[in-house]
Parts: sequence; C-alpha cells; structure tokens
Amino acid sequence: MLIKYLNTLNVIKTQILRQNIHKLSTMKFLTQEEAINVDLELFNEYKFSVDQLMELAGLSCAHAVAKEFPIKSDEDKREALIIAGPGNNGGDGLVLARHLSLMNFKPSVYYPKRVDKPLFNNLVKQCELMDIPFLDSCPDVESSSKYRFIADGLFGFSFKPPVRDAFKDVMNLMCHTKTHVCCIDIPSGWDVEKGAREGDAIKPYMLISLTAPKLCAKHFNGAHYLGGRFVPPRLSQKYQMDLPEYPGTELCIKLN
Ligand SMILES: NC(=O)C1=CN([C@@H]2O[C@H](COP(=O)(O)OP(=O)(O)OC[C@H]3O[C@@H](n4cnc5c(N)ncnc54)[C@H](O)[C@@H]3O)[C@@H](O)[C@H]2O)[C@H](O)CC1
Ligand SMILES: [K+]
Repeated sequence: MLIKYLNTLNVIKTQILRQNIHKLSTMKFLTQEEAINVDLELFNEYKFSVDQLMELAGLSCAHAVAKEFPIKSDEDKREALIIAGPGNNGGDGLVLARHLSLMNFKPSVYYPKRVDKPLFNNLVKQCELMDIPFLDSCPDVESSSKYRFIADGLFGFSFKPPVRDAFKDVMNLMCHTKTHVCCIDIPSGWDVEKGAREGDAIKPYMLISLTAPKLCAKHFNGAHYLGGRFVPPRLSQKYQMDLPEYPGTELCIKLN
C-alpha cells in the first residue's frame, strides 16, 4: 500500500518536473532591450509604482533563497551577506535583506554607493530599524566564509560592461568567494545577453530571474528560480513570455 502510494507520488513529481523542463525550453529569454521595455510598460502603461514591484521582487527572492537554504536546526548558519548596488537591483537586495530577517536569517548589507532618493533612503531606514547591520567596508574573500550565502543585488538588466572601478572590490569578492552566490535577476558583471565575460566572472550557485529570464540565463546551469509574480497576462502575451504556471500561491518557481 505504502509502496503504491510512493510510486504515485513519484509519477506526479516526474510529471511536474517534465512540465517545468518543457516550459524552460519554450520560455522566452528576454533581450536587454525587451527587459527594459517590459519594465517601462509595467510603470507607464500598467501604472505600477517602483515600490510595489520592488517589494514583490525582493519578497520572491527571499522565498526562493529560503527554499534553497532552509533553516532546519539551530546549528544551521543564518548569517547572509546582501550586496546592494546603485540601481533597482540594489533596491531588490534591500527588500530581500528585510524579508530574510523576518524569516530568521541574520542578514548584513554591503551597500557601497548609496542613492539619495526617498525610495532607497526608506528601504535603508526600514533595515536599520530591524537591526540589520550595514558594513562600512567590503568583506575580504576569506572572511566571507562565515556567511551561508551571498546575495548579489549589485547590477541587474541595465548593466553595461565593463564594471566601473568603484565596484571592483565587491566584484572581486563575488568572483572569488567560496560561499554560494545567489544572483538577483542577472549575475552582476555578466553581459545581460551573452552571459559571463572573459576573465573573472561570478559563478553563481543560484539565479532568481525576475519577471522572465534574460538571455544570459541560457548560460546558467545552477539552481534557477523565477520570481516576480506580477506580470499581467496581457503583457506576458505581448512579449510571448510563455511563463510557467506558478504552483498555488507560490511567489517563486524552481525551473530546474
Ligand atoms: N520589471 C521588473 O522585473 C522589475 C525589476 N526590478 C529590478 O530592477 C533591475 C533593473 O534596475 P535598473 O535600475 O534599471 O538598473 P540596475 O539595477 O541594473 O543598475 C543600474 C545602475 O548600475 C549602474 N551601472 C550600470 N553599468 C555599470 C557599470 N558597468 N559599472 C558600474 N555601474 C554601472 C548604473 O549607473 C545605475 O546606477 C532589475 O534587474 C530587477 O532586479 C525592480 O525592482 C522591480 C521591477
Ligand atoms: K545581480
């Protein structure tokens, strides 16, 4: 009886996996221009505010990371390092830090180039009032081993290579750390369409594509999640995104 039940479960699991793998092969991978246009349409045509989408994007990243790094016992490491960059990808990182803290992780944030705009100042304030530490300097490669994972919210789909000098230290850390790097939307420093550039590049353990994967995700073989469950069906159809169906009330879906 039990064996029959387990077999049925396995069949269902395989079917779900097949569906997702099928979806991955038919799913659209956006060019950099398409990603920017989808973003503009969400704000200009669909009248979303940046705060709204950033909150959903960051929350979905927190769910994906918590699934991949579950805290199962008191012994499990809870420290996480969140890298926040100067654009909206950095904003997603700040939201992620706040939600991770609510999920009993211990995030610290490194935010080397602060943006003096109300949205970002508010996100920083919210983190500070939750006692999330902001680091004054970039941790070195060796000391980064104390973190369970590093979340890369440095650059997203607006990145244009090469990386400017102000971010060389933090890029060096993410390229050489032995700790798992979890990239928000795009592995920072990768070409948004062609993937890793020659020489030093982040080798992500995990990627959370937001809205729809960008072309660089075709060059990624690790744990790939889709988040940002806010795309109106009409917009998805217009760009022929062919997104997989999120199960139930999930905010993210594992694609492989
Ligand atoms: N539509 C969505 O799915 C949403 C996605 N979100 C997230 O927003 C980013 C895109 O944000 P954007 O502000 O357009 O740009 P970036 O964060 O990628 O970075 C721009 C920032 O970086 C600087 N920069 C660019 N190139 C370089 C370089 N070579 N060296 C140094 N600095 C560079 C540039 O000057 C800007 O300051 C997307 O990926 C998602 O993560 C939204 O949160 C929600 C909606
Ligand atoms: K990133």
